[in-house]
Amino acid sequence: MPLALGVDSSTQSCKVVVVDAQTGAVIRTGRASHPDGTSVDPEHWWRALQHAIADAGGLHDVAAWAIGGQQHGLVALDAGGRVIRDALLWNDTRSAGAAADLIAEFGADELAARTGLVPVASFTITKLRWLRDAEPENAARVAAVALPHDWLTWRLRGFGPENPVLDELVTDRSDASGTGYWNPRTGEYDRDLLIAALGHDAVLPRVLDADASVRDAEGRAVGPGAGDNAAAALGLDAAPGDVIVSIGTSGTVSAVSSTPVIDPTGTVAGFADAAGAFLPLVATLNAARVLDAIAGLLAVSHDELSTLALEAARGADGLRLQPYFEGERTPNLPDASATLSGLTLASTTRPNLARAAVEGMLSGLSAGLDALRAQGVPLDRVLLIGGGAQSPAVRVIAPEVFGLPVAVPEPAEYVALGAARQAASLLH
Ligand SMILES: Nc1ncnc2c1ncn2[C@@H]1O[C@H](COP(=O)(O)OP(=O)(O)O)[C@@H](O)[C@H]1O
Ligand SMILES: O=C(CO)[C@@H](O)[C@H](O)COP(=O)(O)O
Repeated sequence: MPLALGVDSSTQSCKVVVVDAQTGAVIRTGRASHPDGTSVDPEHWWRALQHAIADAGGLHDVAAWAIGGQQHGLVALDAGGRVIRDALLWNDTRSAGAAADLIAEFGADELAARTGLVPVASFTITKLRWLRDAEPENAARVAAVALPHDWLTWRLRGFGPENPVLDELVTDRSDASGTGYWNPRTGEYDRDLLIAALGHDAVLPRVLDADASVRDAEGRAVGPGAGDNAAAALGLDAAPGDVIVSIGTSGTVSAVSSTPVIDPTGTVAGFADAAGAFLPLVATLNAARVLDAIAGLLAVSHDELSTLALEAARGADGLRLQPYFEGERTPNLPDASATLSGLTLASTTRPNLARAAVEGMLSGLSAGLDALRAQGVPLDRVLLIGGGAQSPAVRVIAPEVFGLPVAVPEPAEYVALGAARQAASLLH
């Protein structure tokens, strides 16, 4: 029975699944936590990956592996393969001004046409421009630019400061499409944009086709991996009409499309998927952590928060939470903060606050559904995944807010499963 291993190196943690490569049955699992913060030393992810793999019984009997991970984070490497500074994550908004500068220089329409994206602070290109302007000495040292899953793949294959072969960095279409300097229509990097952002050229990971592979130091087959949203689509085997709503640290709304989606308003990101097609996606910065924050405020567990929310009536008697705790990406309001409105003596109850948190968080995702629909993406039903989907209140309230049937697949690590499925396909 050959085994395949898949990884989800996500914002809050690293999850590993080991599956039977023939049947897909999960044989072993492991996990480890990541530190908080929007700027993180990638060494933490590397240690968490090693812990999570050990927790899942190790690699000794594994024949193939692949890594899925949080998208967009900037891992800047020097010529010796050393990480130059803490990685700036997808939810770090310090590069909002750099996004505005790039739009002013090139125009939103041109950037959307060349890359499928209109820059917001999340995308890698804006982090490079921020680095050039805010830390020119660090920018000058950049010899290669990787993303979290690219860098972890490189490390686990046996590369790093001790063996710094930068040309061995590899990635896949889905994660390349989140950089802001890759063209989903041609499948090529747009080096002029990279240079405009960073100030000079650099090594970029080779973009492997979905069925291509490389090897690790022990000769195992290694898949190209994927951004976490594309890996989830693989793990769920989403069909046309399915729209995936993930409630993790980020809230995402995405669907597999056979054609690229180009939205010059920037609401829908025109990503590629991990199987040769496309993955139009809308992302919010405020999702599961909205529930974490309000549960903390009310000093209740997630289960108790859910019970409270279901005690309140639909609409929470007019109490509304606009949950922009971390600023927001869609709509593009990087400096916003959360607001609670509709407070009266009658509406200010614990159940109403719990309900307003769930409804406010889901409303942001509902706007994402509208944006995909406006791009002509067929939406028949929602597949609800991510940590927040474990909340019974979220499951009950989501169909009301979305106006669509909502299916909640059996709780599982769909990103890691998608990566494992990619790895398993290398053995067939
Ligand atoms: N039962 C639950 N109800 C609501 N939120 C939950 C529940 N269980 C976990 N979460 C939240 O889900 C988030 C983790 O989800 P996950 O999809 O793993 O995130 P990420 O992929 O961004 O690391 C955490 O913020 C956690 O508090
Ligand atoms: O920025 C995006 C998608 O564009 C996020 O979806 C990240 O990929 C992080 O995902 P999680 O760790 O929250 O699942």
